[in-house]
Amino acid sequence: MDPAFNERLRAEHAAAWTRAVEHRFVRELCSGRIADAHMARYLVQDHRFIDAFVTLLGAAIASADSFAARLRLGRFAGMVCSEENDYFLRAFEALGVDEAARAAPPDAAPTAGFKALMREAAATRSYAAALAVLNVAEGLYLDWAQRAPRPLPAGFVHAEWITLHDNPFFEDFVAFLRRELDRVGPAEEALARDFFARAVALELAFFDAVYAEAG
Ligand SMILES: Cc1ncc(C[n+]2csc(CCO)c2C)c(N)n1
Repeated sequence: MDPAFNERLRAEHAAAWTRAVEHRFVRELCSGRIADAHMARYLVQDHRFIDAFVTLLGAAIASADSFAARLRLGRFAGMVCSEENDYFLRAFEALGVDEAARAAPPDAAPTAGFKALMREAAATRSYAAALAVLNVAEGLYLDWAQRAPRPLPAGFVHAEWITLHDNPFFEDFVAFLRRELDRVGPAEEALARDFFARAVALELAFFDAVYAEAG
């Protein structure tokens, strides 16, 4: 157990982490001023991220070393597969993104990179590797969502994407992920650090891709 393990990894990547949580995408989303085309492009790619993410959660459930952790991860997977997936479907409808428009764009490079990283972490069968990626994917989202100025934007497409990542259940879950990584990470420090670093770089690239010309 090293209560500073997660903090140390975060400090090592503070520059990219901060650029991500203060990204143009976050600012435009939180002000409700993001162009529909940009929001749609983000959500189409992110829905594919969620698919791979659920695979990674499954690996974390399989590799966790306690029943308590498995229950917690399982409850979270239930939320992602129900409420969160429903949000995507409602948002696609509101933005006029039909099945064809969802299927047409190829994976942007960071989407492909994330899918590969999550598959790789799952394939290690290491709980620490899965936790390293989860700590970035969840911790970074909690961080920007908690900074969102109030009142939130009026439209549900914007407001709900913020509240999904800033609510008591999610905050608790991120605290749990931190404790778990502090507990099992130090024994596999190099592995955890490598996955953590690549996940932070991909989060930043994922936001950048929303505004890339070809993306
Ligand atoms: C690129 C990218 N990175 C992280 C998340 C965050 N995330 C993925 S699933 C999930 C569960 C609860 O919402 C959360 C927070 C995302 N959506 N897209």
